[in-house]
Amino acid sequence: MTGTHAVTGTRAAPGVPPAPGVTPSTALTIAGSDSGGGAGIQADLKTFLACGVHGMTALTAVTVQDSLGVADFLALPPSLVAAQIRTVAADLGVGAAKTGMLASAAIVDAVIEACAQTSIGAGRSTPLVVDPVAASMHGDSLLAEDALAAVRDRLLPIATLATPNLDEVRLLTGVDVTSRDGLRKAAEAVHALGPSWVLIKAGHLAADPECVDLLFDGADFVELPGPRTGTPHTHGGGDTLAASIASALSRGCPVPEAVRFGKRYIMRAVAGAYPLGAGTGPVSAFWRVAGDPI
Ligand SMILES: Nc1ncnc2c1ncn2[C@@H]1O[C@H](COP(=O)(O)OP(=O)(O)O)[C@@H](O)[C@H]1O
Ligand SMILES: Cc1ncc(COP(=O)(O)O)c(N)n1
Repeated sequence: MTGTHAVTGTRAAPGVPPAPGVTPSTALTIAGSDSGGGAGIQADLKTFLACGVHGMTALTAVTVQDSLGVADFLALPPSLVAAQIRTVAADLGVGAAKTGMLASAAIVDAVIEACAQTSIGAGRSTPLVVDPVAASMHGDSLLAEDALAAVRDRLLPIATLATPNLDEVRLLTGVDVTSRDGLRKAAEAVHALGPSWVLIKAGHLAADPECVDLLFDGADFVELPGPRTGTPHTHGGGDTLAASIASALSRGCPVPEAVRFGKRYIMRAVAGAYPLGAGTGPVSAFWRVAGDPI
């Protein structure tokens, strides 16, 4: 079951908003809600808007979350998650999809089945970015222990692109990266789990003055360098990166071009990050908002 309406996004210039009255391309986030608005579906929707894409959501869980961490969460029934995916795919069409917090193994499997039914995933009509979110940046679990195996063994093989951070690399593969030199081994180990492309995020290498993320397709490595901004406020950074990449994919960009676009987007978002609350503030989407007075 795929959308009855053609995906209308243009091939060129990811990030440019659609002209008034022009239907933008569409992107779907399959993720949890962050009540603090910094990560999860809230970050994804802000990013989709800033990237000129119509954002849609399949909500997986509701978290009780602020700048200090996740106090609680409730996962939605897997059938409801799958129904959201099928419903928007059938009527609105999905140009690209991304996953974030999936909470439970049953939700992971429901997402995999719904993606198969809606032609989402590697080798199908709609590219899928899998951000294998396991925990919040404060270490609170967002994925049940038995769900990690479902992500590793069943979800990653249908990913067009997987975007693990270094903690997720260790959980998924056992590879422990402590410096830039270890990124290639990490990329090879994650690629061996089945995604078509892997982007290893280097944000956690705090001693490195640069954040050199690494893209790998099983044959070639592409380094994506960027200056490290001296800020602790990077809440929602991984979601924002994956959502900006999905935005570019929804507009027809090939993976390397979409990832380069996403890197440019996240560098600006981190540079504009702001303190909010007593803990960790969010990366910013405001840098993309036009300043015209209303
Ligand atoms: N201090 C920083 N300055 C610039 N870019 C950063 C910084 N921290 C993270 N990034 C970038 O943000 C993205 C998310 O990185 P990372 O923090 O590793 O993942 P996650 O948010 O999933 O834990 C990556 O592109 C990374 O290079
Ligand atoms: C609902 C939800 N999804 C994802 C994250 C990860 O984001 P971060 O690593 O910045 O805490 C989160 N904290 N909450």
